[in-house]
Amino acid sequence: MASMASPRLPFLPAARTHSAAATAAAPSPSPRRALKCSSSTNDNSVHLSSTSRHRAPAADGVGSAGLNGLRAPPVPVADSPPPAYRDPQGLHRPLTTADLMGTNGETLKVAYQGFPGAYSEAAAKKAYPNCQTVPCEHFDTAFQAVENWIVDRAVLPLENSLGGSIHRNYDLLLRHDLKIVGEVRLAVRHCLLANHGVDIGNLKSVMSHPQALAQCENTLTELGIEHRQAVDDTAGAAKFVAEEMLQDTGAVASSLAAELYGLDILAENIQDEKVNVTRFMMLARDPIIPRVDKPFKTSIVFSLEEGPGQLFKALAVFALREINLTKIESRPHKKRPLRLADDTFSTPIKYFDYLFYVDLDASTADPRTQNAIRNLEEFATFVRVLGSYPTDVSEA
Ligand SMILES: O=C(O)C(=O)C[C@]1(C(=O)O)C=C[C@@H](O)C=C1
Repeated sequence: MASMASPRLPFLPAARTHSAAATAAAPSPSPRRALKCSSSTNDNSVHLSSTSRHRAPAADGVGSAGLNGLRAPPVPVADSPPPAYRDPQGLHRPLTTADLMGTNGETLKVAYQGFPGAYSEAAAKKAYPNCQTVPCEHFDTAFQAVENWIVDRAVLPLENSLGGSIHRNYDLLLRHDLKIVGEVRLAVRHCLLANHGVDIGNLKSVMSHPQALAQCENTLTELGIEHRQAVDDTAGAAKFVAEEMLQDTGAVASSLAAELYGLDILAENIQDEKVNVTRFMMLARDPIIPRVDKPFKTSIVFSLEEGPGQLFKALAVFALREINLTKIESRPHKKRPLRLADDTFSTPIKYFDYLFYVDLDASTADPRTQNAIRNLEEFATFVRVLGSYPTDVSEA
């Protein structure tokens, strides 16, 4: 049932060296540098917890979230109030002009993973025109940046029409307590970039994000480039090729990355299929108010008991109410990876246990969705609503 996607390739040491060279300066992250995770011991890194009101992230989303994803309220701390409409105890405080300024995205700070020129930055700007984009070293850094009030939103990739799902972000959705407040689809048109004077024939190797390499696999082979190097993001690959003045290595990245890092475009539209779309999620600390007067999606995650027909039964709660499903993805239940099967045989059998991520073509403001989720909760071992948000109906 669940969609199958090619796994992300392991990063090569080159990527690590490269990323380490581009750490951020605290306390105010420059949009040209990538934020690093708070777990880093590097003195140059932005220690997210020390620069802002810290709400400790759960050690693991499933375990600490409890049944149905309920969490304990954040612990109140006695420093200046956070720049949002609720105080830490959940009590309302008066709305200020500053609160209103973010509504069109003008003053919003939006985190994305990668360096300037990454597709994720373009997606962040499509989602929140005029926002201030904040590059982050890893997906996890972007989650933490929102949780710790360093930024207002994060825009992160979830799936690509050629490469499949970005599993890491599905897993992080459970580990963190952010809400999906929107989605944005972006047409991804890859270019082959190299330093001035380098021809395609000189290229022995190409560097890029694993998804981008996967999306261009056939074309790169046809161009005679055999070796691939996976790095953290496409723009980072372009930056590295330019900074190191590599003569035998190109980068797969956007035309904007070519412009930003001074590389030549040797070939355009090199993805294996003309239509190449990545779907990104927009993340915030608080959910938006769901509506029924325009197309909405709802993303949920659940786990089930072992046994015949369990998944069928789970999906039936939506089918019986004529709720369309637009996506289903299964991921290993990391907190409970194995479970014992029913004692039918003398030798105990252990099965993998899964979490199912499902997107519904409906809003949680719709009573059908509310009833379906209530019905699911009657027999599922865990259910959490990740967000209910407007469907992106724009051109990709
Ligand atoms: O490396 C980038 O430029 C990204 O924004 C990341 C990413 C991804 O994770 O899928 C985003 C869009 C493309 O599909 C390729 C790479």
